[in-house]
Amino acid sequence: MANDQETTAVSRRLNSIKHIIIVLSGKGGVGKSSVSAQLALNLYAASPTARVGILDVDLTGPSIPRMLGVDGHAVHQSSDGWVPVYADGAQGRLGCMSVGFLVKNKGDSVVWRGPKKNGMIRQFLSDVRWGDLDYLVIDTPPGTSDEHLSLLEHMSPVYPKLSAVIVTTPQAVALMDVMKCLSFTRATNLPVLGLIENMSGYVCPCCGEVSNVFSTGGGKDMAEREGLPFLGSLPVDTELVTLLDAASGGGEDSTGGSGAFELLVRYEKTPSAKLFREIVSTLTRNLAPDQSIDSK
Ligand SMILES: Nc1ncnc2c1ncn2[C@@H]1O[C@H](COP(=O)(O)OP(=O)(O)OP(=O)(O)O)[C@@H](O)[C@H]1O
Ligand code: SF4
Repeated sequence: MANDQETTAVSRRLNSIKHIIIVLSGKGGVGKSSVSAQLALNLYAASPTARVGILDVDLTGPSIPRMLGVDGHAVHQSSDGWVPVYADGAQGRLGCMSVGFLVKNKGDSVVWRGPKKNGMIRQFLSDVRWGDLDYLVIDTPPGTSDEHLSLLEHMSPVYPKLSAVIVTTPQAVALMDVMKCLSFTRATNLPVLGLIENMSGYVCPCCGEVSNVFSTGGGKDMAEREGLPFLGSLPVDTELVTLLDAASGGGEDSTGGSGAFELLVRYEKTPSAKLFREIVSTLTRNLAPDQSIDSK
Protein backbone atom coordinates (compact mmCIF):
# COMPACT_ATOMS: atom_id res chain seq x y z
CA MET A 1 0.00 0.00 0.00
CA ALA A 2 1.19 3.50 -0.79
CA ASN A 3 1.84 5.65 2.29
CA ASP A 4 0.54 9.23 2.71
CA GLN A 5 3.82 10.80 1.70
CA GLU A 6 3.95 8.78 -1.53
CA THR A 7 0.33 9.59 -2.32
CA THR A 8 0.97 13.31 -1.83
CA ALA A 9 4.07 13.17 -4.05
CA VAL A 10 2.13 11.45 -6.87
CA SER A 11 -0.79 13.89 -6.68
CA ARG A 12 1.59 16.85 -6.71
CA ARG A 13 3.08 15.62 -9.99
CA LEU A 14 -0.02 14.38 -11.73
CA ASN A 15 -2.42 17.15 -10.76
CA SER A 16 -1.04 19.31 -13.55
CA ILE A 17 -2.00 16.69 -16.18
CA LYS A 18 -5.47 16.90 -17.73
CA HIS A 19 -5.91 13.36 -19.11
CA ILE A 20 -4.02 10.13 -18.46
CA ILE A 21 -4.53 7.39 -21.05
CA ILE A 22 -3.33 3.90 -20.17
CA VAL A 23 -2.73 1.62 -23.16
CA LEU A 24 -3.50 -2.06 -22.47
CA SER A 25 -3.40 -5.29 -24.45
CA GLY A 26 -4.39 -8.79 -23.44
CA LYS A 27 -1.55 -10.36 -25.42
CA GLY A 28 2.05 -9.48 -26.27
CA GLY A 29 3.11 -8.40 -29.73
CA VAL A 30 -0.23 -6.98 -30.86
CA GLY A 31 1.26 -3.50 -31.38
CA LYS A 32 0.46 -1.84 -28.05
CA SER A 33 3.72 0.15 -28.00
CA SER A 34 3.41 1.30 -31.61
CA VAL A 35 -0.17 2.36 -30.90
CA SER A 36 1.02 4.24 -27.77
CA ALA A 37 3.74 5.99 -29.79
CA GLN A 38 1.30 6.90 -32.57
CA LEU A 39 -1.24 8.11 -30.01
CA ALA A 40 1.34 10.44 -28.44
CA LEU A 41 2.50 11.71 -31.86
CA ASN A 42 -1.05 12.35 -33.05
CA LEU A 43 -2.13 14.09 -29.84
CA TYR A 44 0.98 16.27 -30.12
CA ALA A 45 0.27 17.06 -33.78
CA ALA A 46 -3.45 17.69 -33.27
CA SER A 47 -2.88 21.19 -31.91
CA PRO A 48 0.07 23.62 -32.05
CA THR A 49 -0.14 24.06 -28.29
CA ALA A 50 -0.80 20.50 -27.11
CA ARG A 51 1.64 19.26 -24.49
CA VAL A 52 2.02 15.50 -24.38
CA GLY A 53 4.02 13.06 -22.31
CA ILE A 54 4.57 9.36 -22.83
CA LEU A 55 5.55 7.10 -19.95
CA ASP A 56 6.85 3.63 -20.76
CA VAL A 57 6.20 1.28 -17.85
CA ASP A 58 6.89 -1.82 -19.95
CA LEU A 59 9.87 -2.38 -17.66
CA THR A 60 11.15 -5.60 -19.23
CA GLY A 61 10.69 -4.55 -22.86
CA PRO A 62 10.82 -0.74 -23.16
CA SER A 63 10.46 0.22 -26.83
CA ILE A 64 9.01 3.76 -26.75
CA PRO A 65 12.39 5.61 -26.79
CA ARG A 66 13.34 3.69 -29.94
CA MET A 67 10.02 4.43 -31.62
CA LEU A 68 10.21 8.15 -30.83
CA GLY A 69 13.81 8.47 -31.97
CA VAL A 70 15.16 9.33 -28.49
CA ASP A 71 16.86 6.02 -27.78
CA GLY A 72 20.23 6.41 -26.07
CA HIS A 73 19.43 9.84 -24.62
CA ALA A 74 20.20 10.42 -20.96
CA VAL A 75 17.69 11.42 -18.33
CA HIS A 76 18.77 14.42 -16.24
CA GLN A 77 18.13 14.60 -12.55
CA SER A 78 17.26 18.15 -11.50
CA SER A 79 16.76 19.38 -7.93
CA ASP A 80 13.03 18.89 -8.59
CA GLY A 81 13.17 15.37 -10.02
CA TRP A 82 13.78 13.62 -13.34
CA VAL A 83 13.51 15.75 -16.46
CA PRO A 84 11.75 13.84 -19.27
CA VAL A 85 13.61 13.39 -22.55
CA TYR A 86 12.03 15.76 -25.09
CA ALA A 87 11.82 14.72 -28.71
CA ASP A 88 14.08 16.89 -30.90
CA GLY A 89 12.20 19.65 -32.69
CA ALA A 90 9.10 19.25 -30.52
CA GLN A 91 9.74 22.51 -28.62
CA GLY A 92 9.37 20.82 -25.28
CA ARG A 93 5.85 19.65 -26.10
CA LEU A 94 6.56 15.92 -26.44
CA GLY A 95 8.34 14.37 -23.49
CA CYS A 96 9.20 10.77 -22.78
CA MET A 97 10.24 8.74 -19.74
CA SER A 98 11.22 5.10 -19.83
CA VAL A 99 13.31 2.58 -17.97
CA GLY A 100 15.10 2.29 -21.31
CA PHE A 101 16.90 5.56 -20.46
CA LEU A 102 18.12 4.17 -17.16
CA VAL A 103 19.75 0.88 -18.24
CA LYS A 104 23.45 1.18 -19.02
CA ASN A 105 23.57 -0.71 -22.29
CA LYS A 106 21.00 -0.73 -25.04
CA GLY A 107 19.61 -4.26 -25.12
CA ASP A 108 20.18 -4.92 -21.40
CA SER A 109 17.11 -6.53 -19.98
CA VAL A 110 15.65 -5.60 -16.63
CA VAL A 111 15.09 -8.61 -14.42
CA TRP A 112 13.35 -7.36 -11.30
CA ARG A 113 11.05 -8.86 -8.75
CA GLY A 114 7.64 -7.35 -7.94
CA PRO A 115 8.69 -4.93 -5.14
CA LYS A 116 11.47 -3.39 -7.23
CA LYS A 117 9.11 -2.96 -10.20
CA ASN A 118 6.55 -1.42 -7.90
CA GLY A 119 9.18 1.00 -6.55
CA MET A 120 10.24 2.00 -10.08
CA ILE A 121 6.65 2.69 -11.11
CA ARG A 122 6.05 4.79 -8.02
CA GLN A 123 9.21 6.75 -8.76
CA PHE A 124 8.09 7.33 -12.35
CA LEU A 125 4.81 8.72 -11.07
CA SER A 126 6.18 10.86 -8.26
CA ASP A 127 9.59 11.97 -9.52
CA VAL A 128 9.17 12.91 -13.18
CA ARG A 129 8.89 16.65 -13.72
CA TRP A 130 6.25 16.66 -16.47
CA GLY A 131 4.89 20.14 -15.79
CA ASP A 132 1.53 21.03 -17.33
CA LEU A 133 0.39 18.37 -19.80
CA ASP A 134 -2.78 17.95 -21.81
CA TYR A 135 -2.21 14.21 -22.15
CA LEU A 136 -0.03 11.58 -20.56
CA VAL A 137 0.00 8.31 -22.51
CA ILE A 138 1.17 5.28 -20.50
CA ASP A 139 2.46 2.22 -22.35
CA THR A 140 2.14 -0.87 -20.13
CA PRO A 141 3.38 -4.48 -20.36
CA PRO A 142 1.07 -7.00 -22.06
CA GLY A 143 -1.63 -8.64 -19.96
CA THR A 144 -2.71 -7.44 -16.56
CA SER A 145 0.10 -7.91 -14.09
CA ASP A 146 1.57 -6.46 -10.89
CA GLU A 147 2.73 -3.42 -12.88
CA HIS A 148 -0.86 -2.56 -13.76
CA LEU A 149 -2.05 -2.95 -10.21
CA SER A 150 0.73 -0.81 -8.77
CA LEU A 151 0.15 1.80 -11.46
CA LEU A 152 -3.52 2.13 -10.53
CA GLU A 153 -2.87 1.97 -6.82
CA HIS A 154 -0.33 4.79 -6.95
CA MET A 155 -2.55 6.87 -9.20
CA SER A 156 -5.59 6.59 -6.92
CA PRO A 157 -5.43 10.32 -5.97
CA VAL A 158 -5.95 11.27 -9.63
CA TYR A 159 -8.32 8.42 -10.60
CA PRO A 160 -10.91 10.68 -12.32
CA LYS A 161 -8.27 11.65 -14.90
CA LEU A 162 -7.60 8.04 -15.92
CA SER A 163 -8.99 6.04 -18.81
CA ALA A 164 -7.81 3.07 -20.86
CA VAL A 165 -7.47 2.14 -24.51
CA ILE A 166 -7.30 -1.56 -25.36
CA VAL A 167 -5.32 -2.81 -28.37
CA THR A 168 -5.96 -6.18 -30.00
CA THR A 169 -5.39 -8.00 -33.26
CA PRO A 170 -8.39 -9.59 -34.99
CA GLN A 171 -7.41 -13.21 -34.24
CA ALA A 172 -9.62 -15.19 -31.86
CA VAL A 173 -6.78 -15.90 -29.42
CA ALA A 174 -6.02 -12.18 -29.01
CA LEU A 175 -9.70 -11.34 -28.67
CA MET A 176 -10.08 -13.92 -25.90
CA ASP A 177 -7.32 -12.14 -23.98
CA VAL A 178 -9.15 -8.81 -24.40
CA MET A 179 -11.82 -10.25 -22.11
CA LYS A 180 -9.15 -10.54 -19.38
CA CYS A 181 -8.32 -6.84 -19.87
CA LEU A 182 -12.00 -6.02 -19.60
CA SER A 183 -12.35 -8.01 -16.37
CA PHE A 184 -9.43 -5.99 -15.05
CA THR A 185 -10.84 -2.59 -16.06
CA ARG A 186 -14.25 -3.52 -14.64
CA ALA A 187 -12.82 -4.82 -11.37
CA THR A 188 -10.77 -1.64 -10.95
CA ASN A 189 -13.47 0.76 -12.26
CA LEU A 190 -11.12 2.04 -14.93
CA PRO A 191 -13.15 3.68 -17.73
CA VAL A 192 -12.41 2.29 -21.22
CA LEU A 193 -12.27 4.84 -24.03
CA GLY A 194 -12.41 2.12 -26.64
CA LEU A 195 -10.84 -0.72 -28.55
CA ILE A 196 -8.34 -0.48 -31.43
CA GLU A 197 -7.94 -3.42 -33.81
CA ASN A 198 -4.33 -3.45 -35.02
CA MET A 199 -2.84 -5.49 -37.89
CA SER A 200 -6.27 -5.79 -39.43
CA GLY A 201 -5.67 -6.34 -43.14
CA TYR A 202 -2.50 -5.53 -45.06
CA VAL A 203 -1.47 -2.38 -46.92
CA CYS A 204 0.10 -3.32 -50.27
CA PRO A 205 3.45 -1.49 -50.47
CA CYS A 206 2.98 -1.12 -54.24
CA CYS A 207 -0.44 0.43 -54.55
CA GLY A 208 -1.58 1.16 -50.99
CA GLU A 209 -4.64 -1.07 -51.35
CA VAL A 210 -5.75 -2.66 -48.06
CA SER A 211 -6.43 -6.42 -48.40
CA ASN A 212 -7.96 -8.57 -45.72
CA VAL A 213 -5.47 -11.43 -45.90
CA PHE A 214 -6.09 -12.40 -42.28
CA SER A 215 -9.33 -12.42 -40.35
CA THR A 216 -10.63 -8.94 -39.67
CA GLY A 217 -13.54 -7.24 -37.92
CA GLY A 218 -13.36 -9.38 -34.76
CA GLY A 219 -12.45 -6.33 -32.66
CA LYS A 220 -15.43 -4.36 -33.90
CA ASP A 221 -17.80 -7.25 -33.21
CA MET A 222 -16.40 -7.68 -29.73
CA ALA A 223 -16.66 -3.95 -28.99
CA GLU A 224 -20.32 -4.02 -30.00
CA ARG A 225 -20.98 -7.11 -27.89
CA GLU A 226 -19.30 -5.62 -24.83
CA GLY A 227 -20.78 -2.16 -25.24
CA LEU A 228 -17.40 -0.50 -25.85
CA PRO A 229 -16.67 2.26 -28.34
CA PHE A 230 -14.75 0.89 -31.34
CA LEU A 231 -12.01 3.39 -32.16
CA GLY A 232 -10.88 1.93 -35.48
CA SER A 233 -8.75 -0.61 -37.37
CA LEU A 234 -5.13 -0.25 -38.41
CA PRO A 235 -3.72 -2.47 -41.16
CA VAL A 236 -0.28 -4.11 -41.25
CA ASP A 237 1.72 -1.22 -42.68
CA THR A 238 5.30 -1.87 -43.78
CA GLU A 239 5.98 1.87 -44.09
CA LEU A 240 5.14 2.30 -40.41
CA VAL A 241 7.63 -0.39 -39.35
CA THR A 242 10.38 1.13 -41.52
CA LEU A 243 9.65 4.53 -40.05
CA LEU A 244 9.62 3.44 -36.40
CA ASP A 245 12.84 1.47 -36.92
CA ALA A 246 14.48 4.39 -38.71
CA ALA A 247 13.49 6.72 -35.86
CA SER A 248 16.05 4.99 -33.67
CA GLY A 249 18.77 5.07 -36.27
CA GLY A 250 18.46 1.33 -36.75
CA GLY A 251 16.53 0.97 -39.96
CA GLU A 252 17.83 0.43 -43.46
CA ASP A 253 17.03 3.97 -44.56
CA SER A 254 18.20 5.40 -41.31
CA THR A 255 19.78 8.82 -41.23
CA GLY A 256 21.10 8.16 -37.75
CA GLY A 257 17.87 8.87 -35.89
CA SER A 258 15.25 11.55 -36.50
CA GLY A 259 13.65 14.20 -34.32
CA ALA A 260 9.95 14.38 -33.61
CA PHE A 261 9.35 16.92 -36.34
CA GLU A 262 11.05 14.86 -39.04
CA LEU A 263 9.41 11.72 -37.68
CA LEU A 264 6.01 13.37 -37.86
CA VAL A 265 6.50 14.65 -41.41
CA ARG A 266 7.39 11.13 -42.54
CA TYR A 267 4.68 9.52 -40.41
CA GLU A 268 2.01 11.78 -41.92
CA LYS A 269 2.71 10.14 -45.29
CA THR A 270 2.06 6.59 -44.07
CA PRO A 271 -1.28 4.87 -44.65
CA SER A 272 -1.57 4.44 -40.87
CA ALA A 273 -1.48 8.18 -40.17
CA LYS A 274 -4.81 9.09 -41.75
CA LEU A 275 -6.56 6.20 -39.99
CA PHE A 276 -4.94 7.13 -36.71
CA ARG A 277 -6.06 10.76 -36.97
CA GLU A 278 -9.65 9.50 -37.10
CA ILE A 279 -9.00 7.27 -34.07
CA VAL A 280 -7.63 10.24 -32.12
CA SER A 281 -10.52 12.45 -33.05
CA THR A 282 -13.05 9.84 -31.80
CA LEU A 283 -10.99 9.21 -28.70
CA THR A 284 -10.67 12.87 -27.72
CA ARG A 285 -14.41 13.34 -28.24
CA ASN A 286 -14.97 10.43 -25.84
CA LEU A 287 -12.60 11.87 -23.25
CA ALA A 288 -14.38 14.98 -22.14
CA PRO A 289 -16.16 15.90 -20.01
CA ASP A 290 -17.25 12.55 -18.58
CA GLN A 291 -14.82 9.65 -19.02
CA SER A 292 -17.19 6.95 -17.79
CA ILE A 293 -17.67 5.15 -21.09
CA ASP A 294 -17.63 1.46 -20.18
CA SER A 295 -20.35 1.31 -17.61
CA LYS A 296 -20.84 -2.48 -17.54
N1 LIG B 1 0.07 -1.86 -37.85
C1 LIG B 1 1.28 -2.40 -37.93
N2 LIG B 1 1.83 -2.69 -39.12
C2 LIG B 1 3.05 -3.26 -39.21
N3 LIG B 1 3.81 -3.58 -38.15
C3 LIG B 1 3.32 -3.32 -36.95
C4 LIG B 1 2.03 -2.72 -36.75
N4 LIG B 1 1.83 -2.60 -35.41
C5 LIG B 1 2.93 -3.08 -34.82
N5 LIG B 1 3.83 -3.49 -35.72
C6 LIG B 1 5.17 -4.10 -35.47
O1 LIG B 1 4.98 -5.28 -34.69
C7 LIG B 1 6.03 -5.41 -33.72
C8 LIG B 1 5.40 -5.48 -32.33
O2 LIG B 1 4.80 -4.20 -32.08
P1 LIG B 1 4.84 -3.54 -30.65
O3 LIG B 1 6.21 -3.58 -30.06
O4 LIG B 1 4.17 -2.23 -30.78
O5 LIG B 1 3.90 -4.59 -29.90
P2 LIG B 1 3.58 -4.75 -28.34
O6 LIG B 1 2.21 -5.26 -28.25
O7 LIG B 1 3.87 -3.46 -27.63
O8 LIG B 1 4.65 -5.82 -27.93
P3 LIG B 1 5.13 -6.28 -26.45
O9 LIG B 1 4.28 -7.44 -26.13
O10 LIG B 1 6.56 -6.65 -26.66
O11 LIG B 1 4.95 -5.11 -25.51
C9 LIG B 1 6.94 -4.19 -33.92
O12 LIG B 1 8.01 -4.55 -34.71
C10 LIG B 1 6.06 -3.17 -34.63
O13 LIG B 1 6.79 -2.28 -35.43
S1 SF4 C 1 -2.73 -4.88 -54.01
FE1 SF4 C 1 -2.41 -4.05 -56.00
S2 SF4 C 1 -0.21 -3.76 -56.30
FE2 SF4 C 1 -0.56 -4.93 -54.46
S3 SF4 C 1 -0.26 -7.00 -55.13
FE3 SF4 C 1 -2.45 -6.61 -55.26
S4 SF4 C 1 -2.78 -5.82 -57.29
FE4 SF4 C 1 -0.59 -5.80 -56.95
